[in-house]
Amino acid sequence: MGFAKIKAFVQEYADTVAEVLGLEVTVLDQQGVRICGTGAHQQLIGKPVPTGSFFETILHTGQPGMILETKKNESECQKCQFIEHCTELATIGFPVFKKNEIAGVIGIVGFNFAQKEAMIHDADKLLAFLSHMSSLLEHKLLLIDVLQSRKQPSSAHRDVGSASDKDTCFIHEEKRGNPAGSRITFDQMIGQSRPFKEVLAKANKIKNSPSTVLLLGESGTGKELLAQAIHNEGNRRDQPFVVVNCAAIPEHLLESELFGYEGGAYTGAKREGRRGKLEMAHKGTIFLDEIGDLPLALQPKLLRALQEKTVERVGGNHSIPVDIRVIAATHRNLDQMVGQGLFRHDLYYRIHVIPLHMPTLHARRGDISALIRHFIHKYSTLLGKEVVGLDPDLERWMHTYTWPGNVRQFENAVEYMVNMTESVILGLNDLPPNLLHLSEAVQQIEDLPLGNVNAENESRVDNLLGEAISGLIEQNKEGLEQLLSLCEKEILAHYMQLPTYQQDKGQLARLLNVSLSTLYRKLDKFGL
Ligand SMILES: Nc1ncnc2c1ncn2[C@@H]1O[C@H](COP(=O)(O)OP(=O)(O)OP(=O)(O)O)[C@@H](O)[C@H]1O
Repeated sequence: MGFAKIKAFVQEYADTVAEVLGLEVTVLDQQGVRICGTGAHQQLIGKPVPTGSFFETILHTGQPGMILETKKNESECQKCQFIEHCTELATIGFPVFKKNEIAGVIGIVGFNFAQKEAMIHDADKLLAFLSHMSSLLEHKLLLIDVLQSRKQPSSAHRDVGSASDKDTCFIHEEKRGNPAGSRITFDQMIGQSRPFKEVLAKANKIKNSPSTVLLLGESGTGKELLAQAIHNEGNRRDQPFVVVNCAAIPEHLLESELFGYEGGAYTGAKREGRRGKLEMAHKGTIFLDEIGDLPLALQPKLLRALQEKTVERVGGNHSIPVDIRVIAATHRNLDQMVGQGLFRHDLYYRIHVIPLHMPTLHARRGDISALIRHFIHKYSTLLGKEVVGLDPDLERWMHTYTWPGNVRQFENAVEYMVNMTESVILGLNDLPPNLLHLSEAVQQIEDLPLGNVNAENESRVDNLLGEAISGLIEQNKEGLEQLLSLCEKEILAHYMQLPTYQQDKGQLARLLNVSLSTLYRKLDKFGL
């Protein structure tokens, strides 16, 4: 798969990384043969990893993973032939892909207690770091292929064009995608970060339980996806999964939507009546999305249905037994709503049995690389485009942006870029205009050819600033004060990237026409 040709580069890279991290680094090829290694692994270069080892599993599954506790207790280690002689105390491994195929594994290993402690402490950061290293190796492998095919003009090759000489991160075909129509499972939910895996582990524990689950978390964090996965993984998987969005249905229709109605219950009703969503979910799962938006007037009726496991249709006078599992979700603070009298406390306690908190995208930055790959693949396949990756500037930007709309906003941004790009590699220029930060806009304005002031450039400057300001307005939640503060932060962040001003704050204070103490105060305020 080409690792043989970049052996020297990989070893040098591993040595540097190992020195900086104070941990050992190793890389295996597709056959599980050690291509490079630092520390104790140096002597094992050229040899295959033991049968049944953790890294061999990663080669087979294509899933990253970590073992941070005493290895002999870990089930992953039980299969390993080398278990009795192993001196590794902690291991994190990440697959290396070449387009859609596994090309190897890159791993970080700790052999002493200090290294193990450091790995436990920084596990998520190390996983994110390995994901970058994996992208870099993939890039190198692809680059070797491109260069080789250029040497042999007769062989067909894909032109990666101007991006090929830049340090570009390519994607591989996502192995765990969610093909249209397929039933989402835990395995198809993208993410290996600790907070995300903790939620999945809890969800896995309760997948067969009849108890009510309450999914909490900001909008766009994947609550509905998780609800579907719990249902599909649980023992009700062959029964219906019925969704009711309590915020999307007008209040006067919600009652009949949930409970159904008897024939002739009201003008316009069907003669034979209709089952409600709770009845439709019989033997399966009802997903009550945005439960915090359920009108107060309907709350006692839902509580009764949940407690008595029966529903009474609108206009009806008898109870219909239902066997349903309830998963509810909300982005609202239900606790606070109960305190304010906006949500009934009895219903709250009835649904707050197994709360699961979905982390924000900001809290699971380690998953960003995997999500980028997943969505680029999803949309390039869907749109029939040949987008293969993104450049390092955009990748860095995607990691630092705060993503107030979480995975939904992230996914929409990638979808926009794949639609709009004319290149095979996405770059900062492809970002949706409303996401362009002021600092990037300033950078792009500075990159415009100086001394070439013409109408085209002027209108480009106007557009860039306009787009940047709309982006800031979109983030603004608290009015002009916060908006101005965001602008101030962006401007300072821009100047603080420049070495001249990093080294000479006095010069920056003069440029911005503020006192040095004001500048320091503001830098401190924004954590710059
Ligand atoms: N872990 C994930 N892996 C892949 N896609 C994800 C993941 N989490 C969320 N998504 C995608 O992000 C989008 C938003 O997810 P979802 O609708 O489940 O969020 P939500 O929390 O229910 O949002 P809301 O509260 O606004 O209803 C969907 O397109 C979903 O497929």
